[in-house]
Amino acid sequence: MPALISSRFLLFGGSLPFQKLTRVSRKTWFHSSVSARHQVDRDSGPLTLASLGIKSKLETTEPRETNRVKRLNSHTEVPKDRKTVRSNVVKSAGMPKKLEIEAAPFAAESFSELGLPPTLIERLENEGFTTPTDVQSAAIPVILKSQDVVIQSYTGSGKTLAYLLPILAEVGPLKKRNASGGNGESGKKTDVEAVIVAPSRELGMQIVREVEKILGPTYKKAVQQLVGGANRSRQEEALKKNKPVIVVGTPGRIAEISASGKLHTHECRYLVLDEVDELLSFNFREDMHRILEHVGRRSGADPKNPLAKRVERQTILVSATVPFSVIRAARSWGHDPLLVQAKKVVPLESISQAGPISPSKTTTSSSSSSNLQGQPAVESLPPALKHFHCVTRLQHKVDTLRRCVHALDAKSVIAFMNHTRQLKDAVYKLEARGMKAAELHGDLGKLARSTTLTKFKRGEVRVLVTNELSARGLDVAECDLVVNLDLPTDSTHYAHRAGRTGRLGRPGTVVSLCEEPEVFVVKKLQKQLGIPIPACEFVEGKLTVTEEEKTAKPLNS
Ligand SMILES: Nc1ncnc2c1ncn2[C@@H]1O[C@H](COP(=O)(O)OP(=O)(O)OP(=O)(O)O)[C@@H](O)[C@H]1O
Repeated sequence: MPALISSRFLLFGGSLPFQKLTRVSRKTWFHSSVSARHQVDRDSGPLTLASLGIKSKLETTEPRETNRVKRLNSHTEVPKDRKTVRSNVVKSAGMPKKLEIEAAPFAAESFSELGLPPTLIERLENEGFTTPTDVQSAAIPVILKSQDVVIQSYTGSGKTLAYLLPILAEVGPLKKRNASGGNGESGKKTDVEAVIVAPSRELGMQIVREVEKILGPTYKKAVQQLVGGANRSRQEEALKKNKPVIVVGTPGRIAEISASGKLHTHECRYLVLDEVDELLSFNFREDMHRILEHVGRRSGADPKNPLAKRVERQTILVSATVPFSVIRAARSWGHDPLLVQAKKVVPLESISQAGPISPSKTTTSSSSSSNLQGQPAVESLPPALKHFHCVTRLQHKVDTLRRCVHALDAKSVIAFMNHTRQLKDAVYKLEARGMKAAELHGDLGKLARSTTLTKFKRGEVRVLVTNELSARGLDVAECDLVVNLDLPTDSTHYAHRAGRTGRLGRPGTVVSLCEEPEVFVVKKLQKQLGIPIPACEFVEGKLTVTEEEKTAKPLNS
């Protein structure tokens, strides 16, 4: 019924101010715990009033005031001098054709414009973060208004802080209501308040370091890592002793500790799935199911259904590549979720399967690749990246890589291969030619993995030879060249691999090495991604473009 009213009310939709859009009237979302199914098919449901921030006169019954609704109502207003943007709700009798209600969020010039508390801004300044990126400008105010979101923007555009900052504004020692500098613990509280899930240990640890950086040395125990491969009892002890407000971990370890009763998440306010399209893959299915069933779900007081549980958490899904499976999941798990990109915020209901946010056209059953029928997704890749391919014989690939590194005078290189067992051989060949190299893959122990990564970040290793493990999220600012020794399996994998270079507007080059019969794959990637990937050669220590390509010019010439 409310949905019906909502769609009818779209008739009265006009230009909405941004604040209206985000002042959401929420309803508690009930699910049966008996069915153990959190999936509610709302794909075809119309846009609701709540998602537009319009309070319907026809909504006579007040929604039950859950804690989350209270929070929504008690939110600090965004400063009045903040620039507002116009919204366009197309007047229509049914579902509007275009529901782009937020055409262009402003690019803020400072974090203080975004409604973050002064203590947090001070910490950001101490760490050298002064200007928000576009995606941060768009996401922070929306998340601060308790909106469920999917954040999509290209690799290296600052998505991590885009979700961390609004969370830190609300929970932990730097939060708004605790701006005097207390430790932010209520005393009684045992539940964590934010759970952040990442698909690899490396990414999990990287996020932990980012949170610690913002919290500063005094408060760094407010975050706890729960990644696999590390000592579990030590993690459990730390949970008990430090009572962290934020935990960051891999699905398996979080689910394991949660199942053992040592991680209390029912009161949790935020659930973040970083690299969500990867987390939706079959491998993580059971663990993700447990996480989604427990984080922020409390036994409800619905007299008609005593076993029902309320979902009170705010769900934040993040990736550079957002296939339609993610859109579907977000609609199921969240309440009127919004898609937040660097330059626009739109209701997810407005995204159709022919939308422009995914790079791949694959239709396999893997959720990470069951994508939208695709328009090119240049938004997944940093705009300044240069892409080339070089045809070479299989046995000459490593030598071509070496010549490529010299030709571009690259200082920090990530070389991707598809099979773990081939990494060692490539490292051996590079080292034999005097190029410092190391392998990184999931079969190595946690210590070996972190030692290698540290050496690479310090510049002690020039070429990191790795597999898909390092394709997602890895943030090494200095990485100036990515080489595909083997072609990636699809454009999604290409985008994440390529995104290891050219982070945050830095220059970067991606070179894919392939054999003659594989050139058609490059052409396909080029088409799907909407970028030129011209052929090149390495002649006399220089990269020379050999294919006529107006947009690409020879480098180093
Ligand atoms: N506002 C900012 N000012 C300066 N540096 C920033 C800012 N925001 C983020 N960064 C830095 O930019 C780098 C890239 O950010 P981040 O890893 O969050 O990108 P991402 O969009 O999540 O990339 P990916 O999709 O590859 O995971 C990090 O080193 C981060 O510390």
